[in-house]
Amino acid sequence: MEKPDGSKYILLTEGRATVLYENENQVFYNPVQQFNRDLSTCAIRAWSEEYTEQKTAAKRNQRKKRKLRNDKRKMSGKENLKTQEELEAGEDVAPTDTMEEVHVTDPKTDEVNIEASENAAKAAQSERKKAPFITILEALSATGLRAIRYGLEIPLIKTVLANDFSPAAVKAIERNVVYNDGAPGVVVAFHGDANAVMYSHKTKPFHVIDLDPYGTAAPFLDAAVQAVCDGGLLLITCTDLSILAGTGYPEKCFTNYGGMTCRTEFSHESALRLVLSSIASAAARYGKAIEPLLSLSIDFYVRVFVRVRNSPIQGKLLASKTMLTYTCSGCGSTSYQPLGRVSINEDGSQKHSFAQGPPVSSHCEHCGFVHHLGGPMWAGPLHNKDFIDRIQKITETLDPVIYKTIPRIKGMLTLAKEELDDPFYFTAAHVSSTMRCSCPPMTTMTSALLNAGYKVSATHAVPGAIKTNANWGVIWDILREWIKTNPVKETNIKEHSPTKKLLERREPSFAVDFTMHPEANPPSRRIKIARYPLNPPNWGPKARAKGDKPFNNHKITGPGSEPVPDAPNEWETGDENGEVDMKKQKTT
Ligand SMILES: C[S@@+](CC[C@H](N)C(=O)[O-])C[C@H]1O[C@@H](n2cnc3c(N)ncnc32)[C@H](O)[C@@H]1O
Ligand SMILES: [Zn+2]
Repeated sequence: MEKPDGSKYILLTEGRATVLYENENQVFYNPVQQFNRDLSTCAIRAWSEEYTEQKTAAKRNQRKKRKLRNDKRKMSGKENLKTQEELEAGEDVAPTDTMEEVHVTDPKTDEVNIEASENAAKAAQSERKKAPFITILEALSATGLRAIRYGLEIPLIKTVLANDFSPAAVKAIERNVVYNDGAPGVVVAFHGDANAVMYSHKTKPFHVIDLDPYGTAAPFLDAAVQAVCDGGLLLITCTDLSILAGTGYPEKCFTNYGGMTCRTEFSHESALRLVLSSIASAAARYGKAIEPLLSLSIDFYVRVFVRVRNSPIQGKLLASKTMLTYTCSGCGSTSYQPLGRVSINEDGSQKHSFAQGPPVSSHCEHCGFVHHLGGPMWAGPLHNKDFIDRIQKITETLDPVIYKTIPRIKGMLTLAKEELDDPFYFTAAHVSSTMRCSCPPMTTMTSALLNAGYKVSATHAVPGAIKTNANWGVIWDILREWIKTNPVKETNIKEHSPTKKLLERREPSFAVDFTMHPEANPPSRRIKIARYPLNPPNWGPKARAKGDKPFNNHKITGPGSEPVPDAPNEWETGDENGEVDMKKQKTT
């Protein structure tokens, strides 16, 4: 296909979509993000399966309750009166268990024909099953590639609104929708500010909202939590890892996410927890609660998949699911404490109270150095293992020629599913360098922890790291036992150093046993999967497209095309907002 000036577009095929690409100065496209788009497609499919099942179960329950009420009313002679709840009940997902309600009667005898009823019910059922209902907003769409892929690859999609504030992007989306047969009618290009679009949908929320901005998603969270339906899915990318996981901008991290970054080796997990906490507090303000379904640190960004429910009661658990972290500036030992406490009363209700703390004194009990405060951040689980199972099943059905990143998806999901819910991780390399001793093999560390009755797992975020529910005292005890047979050169230890102090307490508080434990190797290490694949060529974030000028002179007509006069500052993001300091990124 030719451009208006006669030159040719570049054809880019990804998944089931092919887009016409002008050049990178006009509209943003980063091929490295195919992993993100492939995974997101699978995640929306998994969410949609679960959502449909839950809605169907809820409707079945509703019907049962209604039947019970009707029976009672019949007995009391008030059968024609409807309750307010019944009047307000709205249809969303077509119920899939309508068999018992479909009756075909013989007009002569007025008798119910069982066989015909069942056939009609089955037909209605499969017809209804097929009825598309999912509405998706891709709020920051660029070429529309992601939105078109959603439209073409995910069953039961009713609409995908592909929005961008750049006129060049909207033109590209419109062109690409037409180019991809099947996308028109489902994928709709829209010219608007992401927040304006979301706020205008508060009363007609989307099932799914995807935020894939340059840098931080923070400016869009308030609108997103309000514009997603009860039980809906948010897919959120943040690429500002220099802020979330680096040590250079703690104050910026606080302004963006309401929490301080951690100066530690587990900063990629704390980045995830900071983003989740920010979404959770935005949601809680509106009586909503989040459930992280999958939270991943990938290449140069984080991506979280979060279910949002309208539930003021669950929302109130936020304080007890939010924590502060105390990380020792000398040895890296970390403790954390939730901000709130919750207990369950006998009648099942929640009792909220003040947490007690701090869990540490002003100086580290292991090395005597001061603590750095991190957070507040999300303290709950990062993933829902059933959700990961669903995605894994879906990946088994996909064509690897079309979904090129399946091996990587499988590897990362296997690791994520294995992860302990306990926060954070450490590496044997880091703790042994603090002790100035040789590095014990990972399985020696994990065996010692398992033999002492603690749990261990790997993490998807960093190769070679260990998650455990053991506290840092246990970890240092294991190291102290290790150096009995792998001695430290005392002359290497500086006076007043953390190491000096760590070595002072020579005898471990428990009998450390390094015997190889059968589970010392995590299951994912025992099977053939791509656990931590090397970074792809051209790895990294891409510069923003030069055509991304909101509402420049180009005129686009239609709803939402009006310029929004007071553009928020985030449109002119400074360097620290969007650019990633590559030196500080993990290179694994
Ligand atoms: C990183 S790109 C999106 C890439 C796309 N999601 C993909 O998968 O290829 C970010 C896009 O957001 C658009 N954008 C930035 N701020 C916006 C805003 N406030 N409202 C709407 N679009 C915005 C930019 O024009 C740009 O096209
Ligand atoms: Zn310390």
